[in-house]
Amino acid sequence: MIRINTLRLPLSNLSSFSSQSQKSRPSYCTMMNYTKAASSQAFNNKKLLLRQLFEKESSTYTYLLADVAHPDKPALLIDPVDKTVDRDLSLVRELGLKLIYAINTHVHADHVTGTGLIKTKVPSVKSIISKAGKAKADLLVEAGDQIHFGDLFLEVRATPGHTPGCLTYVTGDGPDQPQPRMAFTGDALLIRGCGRTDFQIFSLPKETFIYPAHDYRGFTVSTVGEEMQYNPRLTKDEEMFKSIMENLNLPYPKMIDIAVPLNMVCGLQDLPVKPGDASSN
Ligand SMILES: N[C@@H](CCC(=O)N[C@@H](CSS)C(=O)NCC(=O)O)C(=O)O
Ligand SMILES: [Fe+2]
Repeated sequence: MIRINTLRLPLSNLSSFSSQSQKSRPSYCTMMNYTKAASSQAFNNKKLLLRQLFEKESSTYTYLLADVAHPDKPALLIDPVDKTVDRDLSLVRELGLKLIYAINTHVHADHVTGTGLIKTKVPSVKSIISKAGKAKADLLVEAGDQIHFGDLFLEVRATPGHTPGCLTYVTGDGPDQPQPRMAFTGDALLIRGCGRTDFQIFSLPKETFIYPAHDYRGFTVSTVGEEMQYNPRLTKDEEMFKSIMENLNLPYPKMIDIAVPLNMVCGLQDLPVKPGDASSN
């Protein structure tokens, strides 16, 4: 069981999340929270800093989140790419944040994760990935876990389908957490598309923002409601969905033979072993 800043919650019914707290919350915006992606949406939270970063070769989004109301400004990165680690760490420094977690939504096939490289540059950072993915990381999480940074947290949802260990990280539900909620969906749900998806993300409130790991057409953010209505794959019945997914005709990912073995070990071939350190990376 993960205990470092992480609290296990038994969630037997993943569809039981309520949007109760949203109804009683005032609506206000702050420039502190301005991001390209969120600028056209209501974004009523004073604590969360969110930046959506892009790696163009693999069309991957990396997300930087921080609790900027907390004195330490603790931060985390979701799906960092090895090629853009220096850019991401510069931004963390410029914003005066303390990076504590480097997180993957799944074992990527199209790029090498930056989590291992980040740990060589900022050794206090802990890497996180799904227990079900069978990859190495400092902390292995599963559905119901919470990843805390300052007074904010991400809830872990299992969204297998694209890979067996795919996770979606959802901002916490509660009076002090950002509203509407945001779901960082990895490749399980893309905007108007999907990797190889399940349907658990759609049990979230319709106004929940969707932040995927990739976009191939220039979209940056969507909502659960929009995808339920307009996603051309997930609005079909099961037979049609299967037929669409079997006929995508996507090329074999260029990086897959390099990326997958490396991503099983945080993106590093030979991890530096520190004395007294058992196996973590
Ligand atoms: N051409 C790219 C790989 C593109 C690809 O296969 N994307 C994956 C997500 S990355 S594992 C996917 O599921 N795409 C769904 C879609 O509809 O595009 C490469 O060679 O790397
Ligand atoms: Fe993927």
